[in-house]
Amino acid sequence: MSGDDLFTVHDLDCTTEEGSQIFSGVSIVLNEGDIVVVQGKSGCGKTTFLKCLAHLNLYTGKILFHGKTPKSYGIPVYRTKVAYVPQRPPLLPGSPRDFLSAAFSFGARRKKGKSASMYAEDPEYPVKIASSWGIDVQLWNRDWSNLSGGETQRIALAICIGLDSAEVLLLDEPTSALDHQSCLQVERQILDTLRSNESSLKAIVWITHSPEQASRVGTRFLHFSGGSALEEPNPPV
Ligand SMILES: Nc1ncnc2c1ncn2[C@@H]1O[C@H](COP(=O)(O)OP(=O)(O)OP(=O)(O)O)[C@@H](O)[C@H]1O
Repeated sequence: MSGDDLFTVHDLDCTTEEGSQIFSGVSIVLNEGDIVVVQGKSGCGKTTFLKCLAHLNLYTGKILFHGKTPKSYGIPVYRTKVAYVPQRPPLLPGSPRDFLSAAFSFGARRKKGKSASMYAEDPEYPVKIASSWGIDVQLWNRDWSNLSGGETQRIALAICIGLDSAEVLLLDEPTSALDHQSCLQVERQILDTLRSNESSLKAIVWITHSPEQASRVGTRFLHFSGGSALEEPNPPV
C-alpha cells in the first residue's frame, strides 16, 4: 500500500446482519485508467462489494482513496469522489431536473482549483450526454416514477458522468436495461470520459453479466466465487 495509490482495497470482509459471510479477503489496488470488470454468479456478492467500496455497506478491512480512509474525507464528500451508480436507481421524489438542480447546489460536488470542469462550465452537460443516448430533454421534467428502466438508467448515469466529480465510478450493471445499440453508445461515452484529460474520472469498477461487454470495456477482471474474489488475467470466454 502506498499513499500514491488511487484506490486500495485490502482484505475486505463482508458479513450479513444475520452473521453469514458474503465474501472475505478481497484485495485490489486500482490505478489510473483501470476498468476492473467484476463478474460472478448471481448472488455471489458483486453488488455488496461495490456498496462496501462506496461505504454504503458495513465491512471490515481497509479501503483507502489517495491513501486516506473514506471517513477522513467525510462520507458525503467521499461518495461524490467514489460514486456508486446502482443497477436500479431508487425511486427518488420529483424529476431528474429537480435532482440535477439539487446536485448543482450541493457544494461538495463543486470543483476547487480546477478550471476546466465540464459541469461547472455547462450545467446542462448531463442533459447533453443523455441526449446523445436518445433521451429527449422533456424526460428530465417527468417524475422518476414515470420513466422506463432504461430511461432511468441512462439519466442516472448521465448525471453521474456529467457532474464530473467522481474519480472512481462504481457501476452496477449500468446497461442491463438497454438495447444493444444504446448499450454501445453508453459504453463509448464512459470510455471516452475515462480517457479524457478534462474529466475527473480515473478508474471504474464495472459489474456485468455479459462476457461480450467484459471483453469490450475491461482492462482487468475480478471474478467472485465461493466467498472470495480472484483477479484473472483475461476476460471470460
Ligand atoms: N442486507 C442484506 N441482508 C442479508 N443478505 C443480504 C443483504 N444484501 C445482500 N444479501 C445477500 O448477499 C448475497 C450477495 O448479494 P449481492 O446483491 O451482492 O449479489 P450479486 O452478486 O450482486 O447478485 P446479482 O448478480 O444477482 O445482482 C445474496 O445472497 C444476497 O441475498
